[in-house]
Amino acid sequence: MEYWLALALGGLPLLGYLLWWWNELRYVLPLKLRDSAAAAKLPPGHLGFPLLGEMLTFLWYFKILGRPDEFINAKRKKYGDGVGLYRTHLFGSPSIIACFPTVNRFLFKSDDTFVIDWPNVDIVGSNSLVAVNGKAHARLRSYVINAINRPDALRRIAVVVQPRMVAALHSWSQNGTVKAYHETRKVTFENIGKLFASLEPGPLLNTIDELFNGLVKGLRAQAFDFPGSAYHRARQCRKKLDAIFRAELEKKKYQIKVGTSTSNDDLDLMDGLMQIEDDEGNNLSDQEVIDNIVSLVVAGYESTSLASTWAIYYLAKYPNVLKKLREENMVIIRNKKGDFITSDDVSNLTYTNKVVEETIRMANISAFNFRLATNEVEYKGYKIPKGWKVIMWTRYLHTNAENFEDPMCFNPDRWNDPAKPGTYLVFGGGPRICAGNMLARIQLSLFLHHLSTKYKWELLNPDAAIEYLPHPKPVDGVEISVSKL
Ligand code: HEM
Repeated sequence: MEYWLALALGGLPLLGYLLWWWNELRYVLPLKLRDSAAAAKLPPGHLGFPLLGEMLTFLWYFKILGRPDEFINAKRKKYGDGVGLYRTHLFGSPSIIACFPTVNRFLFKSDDTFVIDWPNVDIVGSNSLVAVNGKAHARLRSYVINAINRPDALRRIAVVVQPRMVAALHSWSQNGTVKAYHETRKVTFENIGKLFASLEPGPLLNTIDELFNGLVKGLRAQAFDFPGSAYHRARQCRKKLDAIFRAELEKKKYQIKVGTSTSNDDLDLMDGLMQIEDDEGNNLSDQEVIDNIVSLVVAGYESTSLASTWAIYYLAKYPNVLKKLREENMVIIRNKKGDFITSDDVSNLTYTNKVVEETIRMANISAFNFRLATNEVEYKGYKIPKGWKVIMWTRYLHTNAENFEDPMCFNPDRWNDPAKPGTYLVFGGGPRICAGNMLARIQLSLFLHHLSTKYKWELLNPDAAIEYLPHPKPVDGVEISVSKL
């Protein structure tokens, strides 16, 4: 008995101590032994327990305390600021966190060394823009940007998305009470269906929506391919989506062949991707078209829905902002004959555009961006080891009072002046900056135009807690009462 007690008192703390240093011994010690004392040092930090690393601490701040930024503040307090780099072990890999503007800009720009590395690339599509690197990325990117992010594409998109927005808002006011997150997802997906493949609301679009929900759940899941696993289900969904989009693609090819294809004004994203040629006159392959449709839905669906949801939330909390927004938008409808505005009108809505930036800054939809270091890199006396993950912690840039005065206050007027360099990376940066950033912005501006000029609304749970994973949103899904003005 005494033996067991002695073992428990002495052995367990020892075991705990060993486990706590396990990852440091495994990943950090070999680098220290390899390099001379004069070499660049690893950023400060601690890699934590085997496999788990610092995941429990991360979840503690993000899920239990609901104060995500304290995760970084605790590191700054413990290890000092340095250049805003910390070592850790998160999401299954030894990693370097970057949380200051200058180093984040450096990382985003160095896309040849810090590459995208999706865990389940077969699900997102290995030919898709979000998955490829280097030359293949530059080639695909010009196709996609032309199809969704250039002024002429935005002009067409503005015409297509407004009828569904107007109809959705009308139905919200008829219901009286809605969950904004649920409803913005519906209208966003209807617009995606129309914009991407000319699909109208109905059973096929509902099926596609369900398939995307299954697919997204498997994107970062462990790649265990057995019935019941998230990864397995995501693979099944992906196969079915491929079949649906391939059929749509064949339909379009047939229409081109027999000369019954749609006019240039009615082109959807699939048409655009099928027809665009590179400098050498080459088209995308069928699989490239499909992979990019799938990945663009993944990139644009949740992000656009969340941006609209947060706009509804903040405008309800800041009536003075809503008042100014409404005044600006009322002026524009007085001069309009029909219901809809154009993308040129949106460019002139200066206050509305500030509301859009402020909403996206505070929403922090994409809190981190992941990369893989393909080489060892030295940055201002610190080394980022080859093979480690790099986590650009952009959320912290946007919520840090050193970058934005009174950062938790929703204040569109802060955009009277541009943000300090490198502090506003909501859409990422460098050669991989969000390919749909203007599309996201214009959709939000158009939505705000129709919402603010015709409706009033109140939050039913103004003190609802915020959940931060997988993306920030109020836990009640922003339940509101809505009525016509
Ligand atoms: C408010 C809404 C949005 C936010 C906050 C957002 C945020 C981001 C961020 C942070 C990145 C960079 C990721 C990285 O560097 O790892 C990104 C990339 C991307 N986004 Fe968005 N996004 C939004 C809407 C959209 C929309 C509507 C689309 C298109 C339908 C889109 C398509 C893409 C694509 C294709 C990329 C990859 C670009 C590349 O690798 O070259 N995004 N987005």
